[in-house]
Amino acid sequence: STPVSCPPERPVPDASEEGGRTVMLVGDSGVGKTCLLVRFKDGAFLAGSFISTVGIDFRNKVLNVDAVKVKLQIWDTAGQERFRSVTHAYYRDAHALLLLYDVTNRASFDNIQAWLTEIHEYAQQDVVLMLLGNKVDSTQDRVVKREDGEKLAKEYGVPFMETSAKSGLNVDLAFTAIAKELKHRSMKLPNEPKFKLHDYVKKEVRGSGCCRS
Ligand SMILES: Nc1nc2c(ncn2[C@@H]2O[C@H](COP(=O)(O)OP(=O)(O)OP(=O)(O)O)[C@@H](O)[C@H]2O)c(=O)[nH]1
Ligand SMILES: [Mg+2]
Repeated sequence: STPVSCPPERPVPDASEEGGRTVMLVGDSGVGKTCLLVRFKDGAFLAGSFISTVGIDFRNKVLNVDAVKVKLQIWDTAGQERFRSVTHAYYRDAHALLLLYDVTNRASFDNIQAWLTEIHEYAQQDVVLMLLGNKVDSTQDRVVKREDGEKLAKEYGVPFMETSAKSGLNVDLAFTAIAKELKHRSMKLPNEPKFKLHDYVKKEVRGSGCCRS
């Protein structure tokens, strides 16, 4: 019998050639959106005085997700109210949104409800959404408990983790989880197991206690 030759390995499409995936950072002014992006992009913490973002800024980063290059175009929005109309225009182009609050600032957590309403109004229905409680390194100043964040995230069915742009805790994980989800959505390979974003985050997330910042 003639040997059955297996089909030639199909070259895995490179997601970055499709102009990449757009990820937007949103949340109150001062919660740490810019610092989180700088930590992710440059591995550094922007110490020193707080320079509030004006309008919107963006950075590109190519991630290697399971041997596939995923290009993320990350939009860093200004949290200040006065720029809100500027950022509204960008929501519909976002494939994923990272919604941040500051665990040392109760108001930024209480405003998450309003941010979710805005996201519902302006973003795509199937946008990937993740809730992040930032500045978890500031243990003394913490006013929002982790359970509060987990409860709210569960209510809205979104993955949640606490991060620190200062120590780097869970920063790479947040962006990697989003990149994995976006890659799976854009490249449904037939024999690829379904990627479950919630399970992945639950499995990989690090508690603030485990690694000293
Ligand atoms: N301790 C600690 N401080 C942080 C962290 N992330 C940000 N900060 C500080 O919080 C302040 C605000 O950070 P930004 O990243 O500029 O805040 P933002 O969300 O971009 O603010 P807008 O651009 O106005 O929307 C800065 O002074 C940072 O030093 C963190 O993870 N831990
Ligand atoms: Mg900023």
